[in-house]
Formats: sequence, C-alpha cells, structure tokens
Amino acid sequence: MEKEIILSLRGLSKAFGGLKVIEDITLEVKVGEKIGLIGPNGAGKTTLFNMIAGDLAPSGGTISYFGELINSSPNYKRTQEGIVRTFQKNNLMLGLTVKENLLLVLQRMSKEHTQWWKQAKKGNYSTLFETANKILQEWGLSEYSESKVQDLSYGVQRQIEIIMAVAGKPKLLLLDEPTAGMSQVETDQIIGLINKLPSEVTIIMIEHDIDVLFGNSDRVIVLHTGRLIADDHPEAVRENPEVKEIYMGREGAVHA
Ligand SMILES: Nc1ncnc2c1ncn2[C@@H]1O[C@H](COP(=O)(O)OP(=O)(O)OP(=O)(O)O)[C@@H](O)[C@H]1O
Repeated sequence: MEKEIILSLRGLSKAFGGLKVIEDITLEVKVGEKIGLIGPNGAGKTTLFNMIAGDLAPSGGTISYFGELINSSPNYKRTQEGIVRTFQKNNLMLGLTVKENLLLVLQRMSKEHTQWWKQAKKGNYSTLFETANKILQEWGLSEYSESKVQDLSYGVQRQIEIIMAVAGKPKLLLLDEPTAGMSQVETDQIIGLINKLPSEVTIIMIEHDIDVLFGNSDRVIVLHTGRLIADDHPEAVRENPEVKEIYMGREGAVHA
C-alpha cells in the first residue's frame, strides 16, 4: 500500500528583503521516510527547517502536513501535532539537570502547561517523573539523570537533546546537524540513537558528514543557493553530475 504523505511543500520561497534564500521548492515526504538534507553553507537548509517548524513565515508557496495547509499554524501548534526539531546548537537549560530538562518538555506537552513544574508538588506530577525516568532508562541515559547538563560532555548533551525531541512524540523529526562537532564515538552513539527511533517516525536530517548522511538516509535532497537541485536515493545523488560539480568538490568525490 502506498504510504501516506506527511509533508508536502509547493513552490515554497523565502526572501529576506531582496535576498532570495529559498526559491520555489516543491517536494513530498512520505510517512517513515529518512531524508538527508545537504547543501553548501548558506544553501538555505536551516531556513527551510525554520519554515517547516513554523519559526519563520514563507514569502510564497505552501506547506501541508498530512494534507492540511499549515502556513499560518504557529510553531507550538505544529509541535503539538508532531513536528519537532532540534537545533544546530544546544537548546538545553545548562544549569538544570537532565531530568529537569526532560520534565520541562513533558510538562509542556501535558495539560498543566501553564504552571511551572518546580513550583508544583512533586506528588501532582508523579506521572511526569515516572515518564521521565522511563524515557531515560529506555535510551540508556539514566546515569545522567541527576547531572547538570553543563557538567556533561557535548556528545552526551546532544544525545539528551535528541531524546527530548523524541519525548515530544514526533511524527516528523527535523534534526539540524545532530553530529556537528562530535568525535567518531559520539557520532556513532547519536546515529545509533536515531536508528533506534520507531520506523514510523519521519526524519529529515541536515548533516555535513556525508558518510553518516548517505549511510543513514533512504533519500537525499540537495539544496544550492536556495534551489532544490537533486532529490533521489543516495547512490543516484552521489553520481549526479550537477551535485558533483556544484557541491562536492573538484575531484568529484562526494564530501562536505
Ligand atoms: N534572518 C535572516 N536575515 C537575513 N538573511 C538570513 C537570515 N537567516 C538566514 N539568512 C541568509 O539566508 C541564507 C541561507 O541561510 P541558512 O542558514 O538557511 O543556510 P544553511 O544552508 O543552513 O547554511 P549552513 O550550512 O551554514 O548552516 C544565508 O545567506 C543567510 O545569510
């Protein structure tokens, strides 16, 4: 059976003043697809994420999610509906513990989102605490539960950020350079974690490590100066002459 379309972009554009940074992008993403998004610096990758997540309004075109037009849906509503993103840089509360960070996400998702969780009696929030413990256990990160985020290695911080995104029960997960600045061991841990996500979670991942990206994507999309120049399975993109010429370096080898 043909898989449902989770995300559809039609003629999507973004300009800052006279500077066009995304131009006329049309694409469809099916439920469960794992998509790698590449392009040289300034190609517009993060801007595209910003528009899908609702952090930036498009200048033109449409964004549909499960067939519903979401151009004017605010960011928090998109998150509630399952569009969850991570950022290039950590978005964690460094002075709080891992569990406290996780509780903030869980609390935002719960009905009592207008109250500050720390002011509430722990008893009232026992379900949130149980869920936080369960998530940390499930992802093998319980040992860091009571550690302040600022005391953890960068690699562990990024893992925590991803499980926080996962705690938001994403249907469409937008990962912005999840392995940037990491050692090989840390990269392997992050990729291991991403590969453990349920198969129905759709992922679009911006990644500069081409080996990581090509090895872990069903499909690769290439942006160049705001335009979509390739959208195909990894091997076809690796061999695409335009991609080789524009993006991949003089020898024609595919690297970031
Ligand atoms: N708020 C803004 N105002 C003006 N120009 C912007 C703004 N945000 C992004 N740009 C410009 O838009 C272009 C695309 O930027 P974007 O960050 O989306 O690229 P990118 O592909 O994610 O790059 P990188 O790989 O370096 O992160 C760049 O020329 C950038 O300077």
